[in-house]
Amino acid sequence: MMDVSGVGFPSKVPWKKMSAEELENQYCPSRWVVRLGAEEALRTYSQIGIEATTRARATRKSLLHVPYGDGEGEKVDIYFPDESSEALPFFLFFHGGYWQSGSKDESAFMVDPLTAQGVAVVIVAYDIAPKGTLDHMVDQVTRSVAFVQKRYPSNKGIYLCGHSAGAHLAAMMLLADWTKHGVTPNLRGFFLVSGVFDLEPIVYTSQNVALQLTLEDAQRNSPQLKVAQAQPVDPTCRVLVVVGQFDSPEFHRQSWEFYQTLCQGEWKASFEELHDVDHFEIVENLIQKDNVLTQIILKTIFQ
Ligand SMILES: Nc1ccccc1C(=O)C[C@H](N)C(=O)O
Repeated sequence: MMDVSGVGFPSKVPWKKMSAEELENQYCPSRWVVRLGAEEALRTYSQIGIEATTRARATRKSLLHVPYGDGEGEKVDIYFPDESSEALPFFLFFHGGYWQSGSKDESAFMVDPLTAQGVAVVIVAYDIAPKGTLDHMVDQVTRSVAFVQKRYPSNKGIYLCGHSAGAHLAAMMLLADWTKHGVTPNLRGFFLVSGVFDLEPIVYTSQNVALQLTLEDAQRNSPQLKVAQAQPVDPTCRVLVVVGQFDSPEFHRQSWEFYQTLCQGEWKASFEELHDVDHFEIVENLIQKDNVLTQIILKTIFQ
């Protein structure tokens, strides 16, 4: 990963020196799973997500398939703690799957441990590719956040969490212009889990067959290129960038460079590499209350 053509400094854009095959590999998270084969890792992830969702719907008070817009795919599931107050912290989750797979109906991982501690959890659906373009998904996610603020104006903070492609969508909310949505959401924290923040390399991988991103689309939708100039609405809002030990070197670089860029701006950022987890376990483990990331989330919300 070192740029040996120069004077030995690591290259700023190591992926540009990679073969097509290596780039493809770096951006295929399931190939970096050590505990299971790639296909089994994807299957397990989806199975745990479906089980957690079935359990959440059976055991928690919920509002399912609530529209946040007119589009067929513009729905959220809201899961509540036992207390009947609406003055709760709200935790919104944007699922991953390279903007072309996954759904809210298999992504309610963290509902049980968070609602048990008094946090309302909102699992957000958006139109994945090829139905949705990236610009459209960003707009949908923006409207889902505005919707929660409008519906629950007495909330005790809105926390955005995204995984993988969902972390990208959450990070784009650092740049959102809320004026055209008629509301400024009470954003108190971001949890960006194993995300992609510079989309340019994606253009050169097989992920782009469904996405059809041009270089301009990728740049316009890269928070890495824009976040240093953006102003936090609330300078005390926390931004946590998290990556798994077994995520690929490119995923590590994406998270680390995004964190560093946040620090150059006025963001209250922190960075964590979570020990002994891969791209999928990092979220699967959110079903447990004593998991490290669950505890970090709860501490951030209740500090
Ligand atoms: N299903 C996912 C859910 C969440 C995050 C990534 C994926 C992926 O499938 C990524 C890629 N297709 C992979 O094989 O690693």
